[in-house]
Amino acid sequence: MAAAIETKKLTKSYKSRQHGHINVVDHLDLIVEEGEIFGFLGPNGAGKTTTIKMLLGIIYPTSGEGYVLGKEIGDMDVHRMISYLPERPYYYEHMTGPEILRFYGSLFGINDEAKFQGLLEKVNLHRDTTKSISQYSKGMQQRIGLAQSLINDPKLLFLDEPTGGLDPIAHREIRDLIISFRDEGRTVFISSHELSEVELICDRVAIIDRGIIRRQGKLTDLLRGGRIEIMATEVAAKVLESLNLTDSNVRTVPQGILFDIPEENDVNGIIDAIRTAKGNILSIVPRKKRLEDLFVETVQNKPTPVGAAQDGGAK
Ligand SMILES: Nc1ncnc2c1ncn2[C@@H]1O[C@H](COP(=O)(O)OP(=O)(O)OP(=O)(O)O)[C@@H](O)[C@H]1O
Repeated sequence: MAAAIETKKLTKSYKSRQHGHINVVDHLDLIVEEGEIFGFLGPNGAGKTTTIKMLLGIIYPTSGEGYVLGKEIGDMDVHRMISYLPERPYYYEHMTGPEILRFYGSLFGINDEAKFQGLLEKVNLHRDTTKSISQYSKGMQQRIGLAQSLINDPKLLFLDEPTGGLDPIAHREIRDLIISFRDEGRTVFISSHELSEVELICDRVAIIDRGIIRRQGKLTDLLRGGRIEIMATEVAAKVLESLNLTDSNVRTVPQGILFDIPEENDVNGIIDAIRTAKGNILSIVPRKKRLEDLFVETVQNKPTPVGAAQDGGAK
């Protein structure tokens, strides 16, 4: 599969009064495959917006290379094939949904009422055509933003915190729309803090921290390493011995004996051994590794790399 985005040692440095030049994005090697939903994650000040601005050609890298849809970043041809929905898009509040689409359509030389109608239907705003943006809920505003971001039929969409501040129903609507973009063959690059959302929809993620990519890969690979908890009673001592488990894998709790086993271990073998010796299994609970666990373990307690940025500088 071709890469929709590829960067090689992409770096942006700013001058800081205390630290001289600091790399707020530091030798970034990023690959986003065509047709995937990619989550770009990181704590505040990690360098996400700076990276997106470089990919969009809004700011110049200090060094390194970057390619978007096969063209070098900054290439004006790319702008016709991509779109960007910022975290807080600004719309003229007096405009209605159709007026917004006509306005943004005109920026691309598109004057196609059937297309605008289709987009309003896609985001389920076709029954609210007389309402002005000031009367829209947050979820509706986000949906008109997504409709607007489709006007130029982009191959690649950049969405900054697309579900930030939305209620669970609006979350689901936006999530379904983003999945439909992938179904249409588009690539979606999402910058987000909403890890549970990202976990539900993203194919691959990168975690950036202090300008450096700490993890990058398929979610299914990155989230390997879950655990299985088996609660049992009447487990014979000889069974416990034969299982050769460490103290961290097995402990006595008020309800019985709790086995806490890495999922790659022979969980079935343990269950069989307990059952064969007439033990009583009360529950078997998979404890999947969550993206939040991975995120926290990735960004916590990392030494500050030389020359890398700290949060709190000027924007
Ligand atoms: N023009 C600038 N001059 C100096 N420093 C800057 C500038 N723009 C951004 N920075 C610094 O670069 C670092 C990364 O900022 P960036 O906005 O890319 O982070 P972010 O990951 O998008 O954060 P958030 O999640 O809070 O939006 C921060 O320390 C920020 O203060």
